[in-house]
Amino acid sequence: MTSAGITISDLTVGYGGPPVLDGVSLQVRPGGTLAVLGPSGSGKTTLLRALAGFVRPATGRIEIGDKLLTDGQVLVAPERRGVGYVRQDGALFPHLDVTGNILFGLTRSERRRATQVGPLLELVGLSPDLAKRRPDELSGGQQQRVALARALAREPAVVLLDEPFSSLDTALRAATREATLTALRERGATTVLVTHDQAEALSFADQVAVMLNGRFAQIGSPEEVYDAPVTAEVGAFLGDIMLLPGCADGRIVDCVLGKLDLAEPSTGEVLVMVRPEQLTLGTPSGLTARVVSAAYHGPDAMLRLDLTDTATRLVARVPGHNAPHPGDLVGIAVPGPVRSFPKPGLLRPQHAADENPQA
Ligand SMILES: Nc1ncnc2c1ncn2[C@@H]1O[C@H](COP(=O)(O)OP(=O)(O)OP(=O)(O)O)[C@@H](O)[C@H]1O
Repeated sequence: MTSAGITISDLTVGYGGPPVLDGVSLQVRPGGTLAVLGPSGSGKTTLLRALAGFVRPATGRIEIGDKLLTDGQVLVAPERRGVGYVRQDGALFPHLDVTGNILFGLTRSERRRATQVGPLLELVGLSPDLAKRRPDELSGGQQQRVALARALAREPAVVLLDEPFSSLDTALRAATREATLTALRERGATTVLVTHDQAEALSFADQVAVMLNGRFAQIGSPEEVYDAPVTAEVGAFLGDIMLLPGCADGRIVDCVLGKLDLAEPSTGEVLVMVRPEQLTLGTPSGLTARVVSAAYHGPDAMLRLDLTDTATRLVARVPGHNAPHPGDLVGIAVPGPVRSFPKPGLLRPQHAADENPQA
């Protein structure tokens, strides 16, 4: 199978009312993995449906490799797009065994290519012994992997995954995700994964697109969108943040946590973004805070702290081992550079920062 990239230009899609996708553009390199992350109703599934050919865009172009799939005139049928689609529920046929499900709907020549169901099962991390089982004799994770094997049987250049792991429990989810990624990489398939799960998007993909209200707020590497979000809203969507008022002068910002280094220079009144893991705790000296509460999660713990001087509420993520306890007094430092956003017109802080009275 040859890899093919995806190019989407100025795509607008609606269902009769206002546009659900509003002029979105995107490029995925051949063999690349893109995760589309966004709140419920932001248009993620609609993007996949437009790529698969299940909805007719109002305007815009979609190309896979050098093949034009849609523009004002052209609309290539779903089965002629070279696109595999794996839905959240796997959607296996209950009356067919694993082999029947994988071979269902293939043309005669596709069927000839895919008669080796065993290797396809192995590719997605399943034993070929499962070939004769029916879906109700498989675990949820196994069903998802069969759905992936079915999508791969056509040797599609592009695979679309619509929250395929969300119904699985944590351990199964990680294992299925890993097996899926390995299988897709082995096939060189260009992949678009839709997910609600920030950690999943950051770990799965080499590019993350954050979709808010039918538009991409930011597209970048996992590190870019997490460490250098373009807005506080994107920053908060990717993980907990605190937003602290500050005054910037070039590469330094003065805020309740002292004078901190800025990753990008700025001037005047800003809101400083600090993620809970950016706070370093030590023995009390200099800037001190009292632990108000501690939520232990095993590998790490989330602490709520009040700065002793200003009673500013902070949130820190620290290693779970030997984490401080409520009532403890700790020293606080912020060693790394931080990001800031211009103060006017800023969005309300969310998640952890919701509890920050200073933000
Ligand atoms: N067939 C349809 N007819 C009319 N409106 C629709 C249809 N499908 C989706 N919508 C609307 O389009 C918007 C975007 O839906 P979409 O399913 O693309 O969002 P999403 O980001 O995938 O959401 P979720 O994460 O909840 O699955 C929603 O407001 C939804 O109600």
